[in-house]
Amino acid sequence: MREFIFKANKTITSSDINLKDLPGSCGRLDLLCRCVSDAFFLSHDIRRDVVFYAVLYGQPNPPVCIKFVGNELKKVSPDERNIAIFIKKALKKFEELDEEDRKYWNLSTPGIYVKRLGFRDLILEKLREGKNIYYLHRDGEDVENVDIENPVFVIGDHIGIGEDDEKFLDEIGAKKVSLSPLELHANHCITIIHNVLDKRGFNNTE
Ligand SMILES: C[S@@+](CC[C@H](N)C(=O)[O-])C[C@H]1O[C@@H](n2cnc3c(N)ncnc32)[C@H](O)[C@@H]1O
Repeated sequence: MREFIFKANKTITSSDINLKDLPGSCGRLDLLCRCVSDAFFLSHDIRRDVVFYAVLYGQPNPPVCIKFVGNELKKVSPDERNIAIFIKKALKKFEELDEEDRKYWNLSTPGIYVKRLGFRDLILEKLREGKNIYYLHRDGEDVENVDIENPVFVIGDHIGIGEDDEKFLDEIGAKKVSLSPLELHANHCITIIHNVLDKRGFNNTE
């Protein structure tokens, strides 16, 4: 499995999404959609061995976690607008739930689930599942020298993940991994990680 956690610091947490303004009023929802696209889509195929989590911290009702499961996704296509429509549906589903039901994963559309879950609690869940946490950061260890097993890759948005969550990752022993000496876009990091793992022959049984 290849798992990703994307922290979306400003992305809207209501279904009041203006599909004509993903970057502005929706709090960089364009970036989240590009990350989902790059996490799952191959040319004429989909990566079934990927799970992608987006933790949304924008207004009005943070945090909201949306989970995308590759081997269950249906009808999602790679373009940003299409993905934004599925995120809007997930947020609508979330709005319809009471706070008790929000504690559990709720299916929105095939392969897309929504839950009240913050960044740190999600990381702690992954540790309990026996996953290794790799924090993607320009100043980490060169990926070429890092063994990757049972991975969850943590990626920030245009703001990063913030000092407090960086400290938290440090404390829980996350491995800081660099993909380039340059500062990259989050979605490009996903593409590079896939490429590194593809070349290593990393497959969905690992
Ligand atoms: C646009 S960058 C964030 C820039 C932000 N100003 C900061 O200082 O963190 C988005 C995310 O991509 C990842 N990233 C960017 N460049 C990287 C690199 N060279 N190696 C590994 N990850 C990188 C990091 O997770 C980062 O939070």
